[in-house]
Amino acid sequence: MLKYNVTIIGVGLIGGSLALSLKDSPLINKIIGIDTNEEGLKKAVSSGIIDTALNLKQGVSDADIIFICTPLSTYSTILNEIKDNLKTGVIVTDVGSTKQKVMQLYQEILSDEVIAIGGHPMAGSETGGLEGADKYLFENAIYVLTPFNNTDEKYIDILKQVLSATGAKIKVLEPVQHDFTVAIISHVPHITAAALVNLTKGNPNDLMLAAGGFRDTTRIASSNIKIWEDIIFTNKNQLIPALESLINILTDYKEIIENNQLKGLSEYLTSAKTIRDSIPAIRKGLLPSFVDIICIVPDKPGIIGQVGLLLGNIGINIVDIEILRAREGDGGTMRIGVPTLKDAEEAIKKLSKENIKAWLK
Ligand SMILES: NC(=O)c1ccc[n+]([C@@H]2O[C@H](COP(=O)([O-])OP(=O)(O)OC[C@H]3O[C@@H](n4cnc5c(N)ncnc54)[C@H](O)[C@@H]3O)[C@@H](O)[C@H]2O)c1
Ligand SMILES: O=C(O)C(=O)C[C@]1(C(=O)O)C=C[C@@H](O)C=C1
Repeated sequence: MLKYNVTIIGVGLIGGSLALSLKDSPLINKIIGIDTNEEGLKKAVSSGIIDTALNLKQGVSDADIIFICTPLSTYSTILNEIKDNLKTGVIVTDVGSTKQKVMQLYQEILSDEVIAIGGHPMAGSETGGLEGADKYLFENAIYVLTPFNNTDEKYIDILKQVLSATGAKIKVLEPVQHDFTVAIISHVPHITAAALVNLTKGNPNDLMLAAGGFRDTTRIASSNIKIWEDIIFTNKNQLIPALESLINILTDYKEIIENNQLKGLSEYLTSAKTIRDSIPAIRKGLLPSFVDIICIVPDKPGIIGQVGLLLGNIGINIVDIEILRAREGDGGTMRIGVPTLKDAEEAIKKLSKENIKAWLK
């Protein structure tokens, strides 16, 4: 079996997560890490996330596959620095959140002997840097690849095989289609989350009342600023029309409310609810691979283990679990994902018998 030397440039949240998910793959020979943050790089070696840390030019020279995982604004400098140190037939890919500008850089800077394939895993976190790295970050997530139209399928297949260790679902898209879509489902939501936080002006009297609604709609406003400045400016052409559409919708809402149009309001809210509810779960990859139940558990040590054991004893496998609310001294609400509807119904029966209130989500 062929084994590949992988080099990751930028061992932060995404690069570190990639290294963790690839490191035990039988297709990987070694993982070399490159980063301007020397401290972080040392930690990545000492904790076994990468095999070796090298400088940019040395680190790419023996690579079969290079993943660029740095902020988008660094790509041009990095590509210019590495272009003369690459092996013939090396695959250069990246994880950048926008794709048209990146593909343009590949075209302009790299020689024909290098196989450039754009990439973008649709998973992330507001916790940036190596501390946020997670071996399972890409599991069940969509991972977009944007090869050039004339890229030999053989190389796309190699990259797909290597990425299979991440557990992500690969989807090949045209860069323009990718950028249009992410403007709507990622970039406008990000700006909106930031705007919602801006709206509070940090007023402690308002923030004091902030609860689930505010938290759920603004989590991503805590993300890495540099990463997002780059994303926003490299997708300006797709983002501005998408923002204009959002502004028009908000203006509609304002006018509907001003004019007391209950029917108009109901239509807008119903349409949003219908669309949102039709998405089985807004989580990695939007894949409805399990059924959720909600249960209320007493606040006592070991309760999560006990629930696991109760379901385990009747042969039900928990495939996803989340604590939605924990109330000190009272109880908490948990979401538990099980493989099938039948499992969910049996789980509810079992938990109810044990006086744990549970229902289908
Ligand atoms: N954060 C997300 O949710 C997310 C999700 C998908 C894709 N992305 C994309 O992934 C890329 C990285 O984002 P991240 O969230 O992992 O950021 P990060 O800040 O966690 O990691 C970036 C790493 O690159 C290093 N770095 C910066 N400039 C460098 C340079 N010139 N040479 C070498 N190393 C350098 C930093 O020290 C850091 O370790 C971005 O292009 C972003 O668009 C981010
Ligand atoms: O879940 C998060 O924290 C993210 O911000 C992830 C998210 C997104 O879904 O918008 C953000 C940017 C990336 O390019 C891909 C995914």
